[in-house]
Formats: sequence, structure tokens, C-alpha cells
Amino acid sequence: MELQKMSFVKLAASFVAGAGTTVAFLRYGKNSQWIKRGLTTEGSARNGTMVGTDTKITDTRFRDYLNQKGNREIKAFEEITKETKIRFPKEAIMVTDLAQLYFFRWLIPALNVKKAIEVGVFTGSSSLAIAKGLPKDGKLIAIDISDEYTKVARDFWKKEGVNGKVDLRIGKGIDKLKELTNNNSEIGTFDFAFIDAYKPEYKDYYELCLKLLKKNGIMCVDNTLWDNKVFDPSNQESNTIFIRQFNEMVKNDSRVDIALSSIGDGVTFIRKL
Ligand SMILES: C[S@@+](CC[C@H](N)C(=O)[O-])C[C@H]1O[C@@H](n2cnc3c(N)ncnc32)[C@H](O)[C@@H]1O
Repeated sequence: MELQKMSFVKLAASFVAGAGTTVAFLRYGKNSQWIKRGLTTEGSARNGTMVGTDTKITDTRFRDYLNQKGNREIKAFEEITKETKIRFPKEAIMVTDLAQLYFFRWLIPALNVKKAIEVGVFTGSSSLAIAKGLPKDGKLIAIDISDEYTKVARDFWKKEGVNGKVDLRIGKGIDKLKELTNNNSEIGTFDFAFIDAYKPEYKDYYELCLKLLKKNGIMCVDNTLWDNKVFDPSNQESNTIFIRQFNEMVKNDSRVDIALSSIGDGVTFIRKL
């Protein structure tokens, strides 16, 4: 378990590259290549509300306006980011984009979701957004390989009064999903799934979650624009290739209807037909 966790963790070393921009070098596993990510450090980033996925937003006033005027503020989202930066500074870039969190919080009740599943909890941002959108009797099964990261998530779920809705399962995503798909009473019962864990396993998560979803259930898959690298054919990094193959596969899958959105690092919205 420890090995799997270590092989995923984005190892990062960052330095300031110029006014307002930090460049971070990351990798998703010890065998994958290092990738360069530019992080804007002005505006909302400076006050701790921004994490690393929005490399395409160059005018930080855009991000500030979006975050300040585009939602009813949930302070815990920013608090999780701050806590994560303190406890796991090198991995904090994995926290889900703020605008995406607000969108999920809005989307869950809009879709009337009662039963949801997430693969890739980290310190709890997306699970908190999903759980907050669920009704009182709603349920989120939250899967992650790390007990250490999810300790932060558990504290925030409790503080925000959603811990009764979240069922945390620690283990490998594929194993935990298979435990569910092996149980006939779980097949076709989920309204919503969010995939945000180990990129080389995306196809497996997808197949298993598709079994768990109801007809018309929605699956959201994170990082499908992969730091603006998927459309650059000269980029042959392993994770870019995995994401590209995943996008191609989903586009050609007649079992689903899809829309790839540029929110955050790219989220593919998938409806089971
Ligand atoms: C990008 S982070 C998830 C971010 C999270 N959705 C959020 O809102 O902060 C990816 C997470 O996947 C977990 N992970 C890595 N490999 C995994 C695996 N094989 N199975 C389950 N979880 C895994 C990591 O521990 C990490 O917490």
C-alpha cells in the first residue's frame, strides 16, 4: 500500500520563475517523466485560494472574480487548501480547483444525487463539495489509498457536519471498486461518480464505475486536459499518453454520452446511456 502511494505522489520542486509565476516540476510516479507546470502566484493564489491546475488563466483578476462573485462562499474549501499546503506542501497541487468544487457542490443537488462514489480523496476537497450537495440521507463512498492524507479529510468532514454521509474506504481504487461490483446489490445503484486517483488506472476505474452507475448516472473524470498537454502531439510523457488514450476510448464508447469541459485541469462529464 505504501509503495503504491509513493509511486503516485507527485514529487515537486518549485522555484519562482518570474514576476508572479512559479514553475513546479512534478511527476506522478518514480518511473514517469518530470513535467513542468507554471503556477500563477498573484491575486487569489497569494491569499491561498488557488491551487495549481489553472495554468491557462493568465489574468488572475479572472480567477479572483470567478471565486469571489461566482458562488456562495464555503470557507472550508479554502481552509482545506491552506491546511494541505502546511501539512503536505509538495503534494498540495493535487487539491481540486476551487471553481470545480463550487460547481460540484451545485451539481449534486441539481442532479438529485443520493448515492455517490469518489476515487481519489486526498485531503477531502472534492468529497466535501459532493457531500455538502447531498441530501441528509445521501451517501458518498470515498476511496483512497492513503490513511495519512485522508486524516485531513476526516477532520474537515466532521467539522463541516457531513461525516455521517461519507463512508471512507482505504485501499487501492480498483480493489475497493471490485468489492462493490462483486456485490450484485450495488450494481446500477449509484447516481454519481468522481474519478481523480492514479492516472494509469483510469480505464479500470471507468469500467467499474460504469457498472455501478444507474442508467443516466453521471461520472466526472478529472485532469482530462492534463495540464494542456493532451493536445500537443510532441508531448509523449506517460501520463499524457494515458489521459489521451482514455479520452479517445471514452469518445468512442457508445455506452455513454460525453462532454469534456475545460474547468480546472479538464473534467469529462459522462452520462451512462
Ligand atoms: C489528485 S489526488 C485527489 C484529489 C482530491 N480529489 C481532492 O479534491 O483534493 C489523488 C489521490 O489519489 C490517491 N491514490 C493514488 N493511487 C491510488 C490508488 N491506486 N487507489 C486509490 N487512491 C489512490 C492518492 O493518495 C491521492 O490522495
